[in-house]
Amino acid sequence: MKAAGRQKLDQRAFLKQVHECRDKGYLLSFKKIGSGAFSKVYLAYATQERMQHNSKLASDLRGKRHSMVAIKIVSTAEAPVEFSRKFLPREISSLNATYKHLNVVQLYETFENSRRTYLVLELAARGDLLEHINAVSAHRCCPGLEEEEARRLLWQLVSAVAHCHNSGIVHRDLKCENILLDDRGCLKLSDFGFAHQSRFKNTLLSTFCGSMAYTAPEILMSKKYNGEQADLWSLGVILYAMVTGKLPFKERQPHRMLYLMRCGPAFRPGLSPECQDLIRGLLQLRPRARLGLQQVATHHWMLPAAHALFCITPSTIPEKPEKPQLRTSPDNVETNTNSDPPRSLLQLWRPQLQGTSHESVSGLAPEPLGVCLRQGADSARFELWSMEMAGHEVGRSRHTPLLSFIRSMPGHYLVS
Ligand SMILES: Nc1ncnc2c1ncn2[C@@H]1O[C@H](COP(=O)(O)OP(=O)(O)OP(=O)(O)O)[C@@H](O)[C@H]1O
Repeated sequence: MKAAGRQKLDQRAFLKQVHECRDKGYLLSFKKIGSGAFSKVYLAYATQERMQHNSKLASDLRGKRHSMVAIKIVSTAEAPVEFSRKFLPREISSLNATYKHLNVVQLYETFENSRRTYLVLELAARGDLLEHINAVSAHRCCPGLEEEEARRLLWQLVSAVAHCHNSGIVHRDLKCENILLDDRGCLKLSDFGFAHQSRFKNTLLSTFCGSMAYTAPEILMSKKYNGEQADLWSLGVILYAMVTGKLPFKERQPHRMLYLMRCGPAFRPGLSPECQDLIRGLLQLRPRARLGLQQVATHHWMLPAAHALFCITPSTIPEKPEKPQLRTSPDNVETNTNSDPPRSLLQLWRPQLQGTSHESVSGLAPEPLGVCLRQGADSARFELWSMEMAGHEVGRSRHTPLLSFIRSMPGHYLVS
């Protein structure tokens, strides 16, 4: 078909999609923000009318102070039957199961017709982690992110993955390209097309999936594998990529990859020994020898990460901050418009935290009622449902590292 003819067809198809979205209460823009094998992702706007009918969408967008969403349009008519019958339903049901976590991309709703399925997703406007690592590396003229930033992102990623695992979902395709960032620099785990859902923690899987550079050795060896342990390997690869700007093992042939994996990762000079230790702890050939998520979160490299509970990047902190104020009057407290707030890492780990005496965890939460952090005139507001959720009694007067950290942040104030 001639190019002009194809262009006309594409335009007609796009206009159809615009109408189909409009009928459901969304205004589709021309801005394409991504594409997959059988899908295209567009920026779109939710109408007031739609928000009145979807309380989760309305409360999320109210918090974000905009009406933008990402609409992923999957051409089910063009995709193989297996994709439409297996992978797409899997992606949708995993997103439904992992709903309501700050670091997992939110699926607000879906609609479909005989040709297409539409997924209305939370917008992650700052692209993916790979693009971010490349942009920062170019800016710094040095490959990789600062350890401080990598730590903040890893903390959020660990929180998201822990939430998935606790919801019975293993992701199986954790990689930098599937980790998105929103306009506040908050990490959003996405692309659950290979996810597997099971009620049983120790289910062994056999399907080869994921991308070779991030795939655990047991999968490369075609062994039956535990999905959670395979995800932990991928976390090690992602951390390595963040702090070095490179992949730890890169080969096309699985047997060569396995050889490199057996030799272990090589580190650049200057990388802290703690970070190297954490990466080695994740990149263990024996799946059972790998650090668990809780061990990752309490690893000494992660210790200065208290602030990472909040998705704030240095760039979101105003240069000329408003005078910090300590607010105590409940009348001045902005109420949480979201009736069901995102779950924090500590809330997520509530069962594990009960009775723990580990300093890195018990030292995090300063106030029994949690901390509400607001950022000057900006809309950002983050909530830590911490010790109370974890069942700990912490005196109000105790100044823990987190509290001091928050107080030291310009333009922020606390309400408890
Ligand atoms: N919620 C979102 N916000 C912003 N961009 C997004 C969002 N979801 C997806 N994208 C962009 O669209 C691209 C394709 O989306 P996604 O990875 O979900 O599709 P896919 O069909 O699963 O892709 P693939 O075939 O590569 O696995 C992503 O790489 C990302 O750049």
